[in-house]
Amino acid sequence: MFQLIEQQDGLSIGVFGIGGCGCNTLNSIYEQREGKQAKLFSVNTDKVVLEHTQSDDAVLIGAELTHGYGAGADPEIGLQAAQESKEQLLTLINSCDILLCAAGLGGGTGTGASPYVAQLAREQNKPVIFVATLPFSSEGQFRSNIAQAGLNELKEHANAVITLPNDQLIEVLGNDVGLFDAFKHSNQILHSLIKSLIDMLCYQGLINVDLNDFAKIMDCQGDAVLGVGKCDEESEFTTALDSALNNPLVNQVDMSSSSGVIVQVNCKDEISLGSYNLITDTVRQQVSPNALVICGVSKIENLASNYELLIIATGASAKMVVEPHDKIADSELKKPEAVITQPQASDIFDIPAFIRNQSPPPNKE
Ligand SMILES: Nc1nc2c(ncn2[C@@H]2O[C@H](COP(=O)(O)OP(=O)(O)OP(=O)(O)O)[C@@H](O)[C@H]2O)c(=O)[nH]1
Repeated sequence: MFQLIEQQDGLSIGVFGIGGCGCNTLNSIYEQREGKQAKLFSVNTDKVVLEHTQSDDAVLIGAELTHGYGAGADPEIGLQAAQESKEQLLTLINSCDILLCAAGLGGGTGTGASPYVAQLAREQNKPVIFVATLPFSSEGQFRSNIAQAGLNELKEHANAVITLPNDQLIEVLGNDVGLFDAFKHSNQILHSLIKSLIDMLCYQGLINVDLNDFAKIMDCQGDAVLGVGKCDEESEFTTALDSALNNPLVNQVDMSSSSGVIVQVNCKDEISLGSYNLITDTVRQQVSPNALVICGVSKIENLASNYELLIIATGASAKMVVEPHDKIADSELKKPEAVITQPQASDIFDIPAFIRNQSPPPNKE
């Protein structure tokens, strides 16, 4: 259990992007952020990626150990790098009340440094939530094993870990989607999950989910799932609820087993009592009768759609495991190598670091 922080002049939220994937997610958040409700912190062993990441503060971890060249898909190096930079990490952690972190599991930095960041945060009594991707099966069993071990360790330290398996991108977007488009889509989802959490915690609600409520739900042991649904008309709530509850990209836990749920409705204007009851009743029916369900409603005038539903369920048991390697034949996927043989210098930072690091540097003419 973490102790609750007195909320004084509003909540200070730190969004941490750890490793290549985490930094890509920060770029997506930075480009689209409206206010400064959250501070963005990039953390990486890779100096070049860090220099091209838009954030409010950056920490090159393990500069002595890796000389800024990345962790080479070795989580032990990622961990040691984070340990080397403990003081800088603590400075960032102590500057916020709650940490929302994004990382890709399967490489060295995100996998090795994330559990350590979570551990430091918990030691400082800061709630810490992770949104983490799992690698494509086509990236091989080695990365998949690294990711699984990292995930287990992360779950030991973070209050909640929401996973986004990259393989699910194929299910949603189809086999023909380009790799970079798929990553952009996934980063957009990571972004929208984090943004919804920020909105929920920052805006004073008509029915408020505050940090105490949030802490109670996040302390439920087990897997966590988070879904977002959006609509413009109240008549579309059923569809929006369906996308929040059944988004295959995030829906990997058995909702019926979850013991804590937050249902947050953000609206530009007002919501009718009937619609509010429909939403909360539908969610209650999906979870165990003993589950703690906390509902909030906030008015956010600059919301992109008229209504936005955020559902966070915790304390659930896992429904799905990562698909076995041979489920999708490698040949069915676009090979990353084929896409990046000759990257243009201008495109280079669209290429995920974990692929870029495996390819020769681009011509700099
Ligand atoms: N969805 C998504 N996944 C990514 C992205 N970049 C990398 N990944 C995934 O995240 C895993 C880890 O890659 P990175 O985040 O680049 O690796 P890292 O943590 O920086 O580790 P090192 O490069 O070894 O230091 C990869 O195996 C991919 O599955 C991205 O932009 N979006």
